[in-house]
Formats: sequence, structure tokens, C-alpha cells
Amino acid sequence: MTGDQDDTAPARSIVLIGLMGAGKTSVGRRLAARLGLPFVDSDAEIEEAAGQSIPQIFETLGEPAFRDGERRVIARLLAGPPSVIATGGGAWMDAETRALVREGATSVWLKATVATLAGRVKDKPGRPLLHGKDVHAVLTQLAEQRYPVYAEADLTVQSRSGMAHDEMVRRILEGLEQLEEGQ
Ligand SMILES: Nc1ncnc2c1ncn2[C@@H]1O[C@H](COP(=O)(O)OP(=O)(O)O)[C@@H](O)[C@H]1O
Ligand SMILES: O=C(O)C1=C[C@@H](OP(=O)(O)O)[C@@H](O)[C@H](O)C1
Ligand SMILES: [Mg+2]
Repeated sequence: MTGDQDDTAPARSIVLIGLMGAGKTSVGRRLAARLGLPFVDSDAEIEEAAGQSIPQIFETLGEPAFRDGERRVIARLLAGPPSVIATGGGAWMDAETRALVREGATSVWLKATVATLAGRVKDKPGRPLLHGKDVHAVLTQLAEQRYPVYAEADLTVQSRSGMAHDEMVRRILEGLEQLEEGQ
């Protein structure tokens, strides 16, 4: 063991899913550092490939084109070395993506209440689905559509308002360990 790094890095990628504000990006980066794995974020990869921000992509190319790019980027990331992969909140709703993740990675749903999520993402730019909308109402509707599908993840970890990022990392590591023991 060196520093904060864990010497038992998993052989498969870990794919973080969940609604906007769940912590996929910020907790994912810390989880990767803890496990000594590369961290990748599908939104950042799409932005780099397109040379545009997520809001610009939605505006100029439209959401269907974004979803296409998202599916392709995640397939490419899954074909690479084991990593912690933060996805965008809608990625898991694609059946092809779910099948690929099931085949080659471990999926982790970062679950939180709409109130917690809304508190984290309101007034933050960069999420076109929320821009100029009633954030609580949009998240409530997305939660209704998506939570039953997110629930198919290999592991669910509850995030609460005010919970430190590192506490989430600890809970994820604990859950992954239990998952491994049960296999
Ligand atoms: N467990 C947490 N505790 C405190 N703040 C958090 C937590 N998880 C996320 N946040 C904050 O919420 C915001 C959104 O998190 P982010 O990682 O971008 O979520 P996602 O990628 O799932 O949309 C960030 O400002 C982040 O620091
Ligand atoms: O939930 C969604 O459909 C989206 C979530 C965003 O990522 P985060 O979940 O990281 O905010 C980003 O992919 C895009 O704005 C669409
Ligand atoms: Mg994110």
C-alpha cells in the first residue's frame, strides 16, 4: 500500500451512474485516486471530441446527437484499461450501454433524494436539461423515469445532503468489497 492508494485495484472498470448532482464526477475522481485507477468522465470526453461544451452540443447538434456520442464514448472507454468511469445522468437509460457495462464492468448507482440533488445543482450552469427550468420539478420527473432503471446497477450507494465526498468513497469501497465477497 502506498499513501492513500489501495493496492487491490479491481480488474474491471467501475461505472458510476445516477442523476445530476449525485456525485459521479466529483466522487468518481476521488474513488479513482483511492484505487489507483485512471479517472474518466464521459461528458468531458464528449466535450473534448466535439470541441464544444455540453450546453453547446445540446444547442447546436441536439440531444439525440449527444446521446449517440455518449453511447460511442462509453463503449470506447469500456474497451480501454480498467478505470473509474463517471457517466452523464442519462447514459444508463441506453439499453446498449447497459448491456456493455454488464458485460465488462461493475455499475454503481449513487442514489440521492431529489431535494439533495436539487440543492447541489441549482444555480450551477452547464446542465442544459435544467437550464431556465424548475430544477426540483425536472429532477422529480427524471427520478420517476430513471430510478427503476438505475436500480438495475450491481451496487447502490446512498448519498445524503452534507455527506463528505470521502464518506461516499468509503461507502462505495465497502459496497464493492461486499459485492466481491458475495461472488
Ligand atoms: N457527497 C457529496 N457531498 C457534498 N457535495 C457533493 C457530494 N457529491 C456531490 N457534491 C457536489 O455536488 C455538485 C455536483 O456533483 P457532481 O460530482 O458534478 O455530480 P454528477 O457528476 O453526478 O452530476 C458538486 O458541486 C459536488 O461537489
Ligand atoms: O441527466 C442527464 O441526462 C445529463 C446529465 C449530465 O451529466 P451529469 O449527470 O454529470 O450532470 C450531462 O450528461 C447532460 O447534461 C445530460
Ligand atoms: Mg458529472
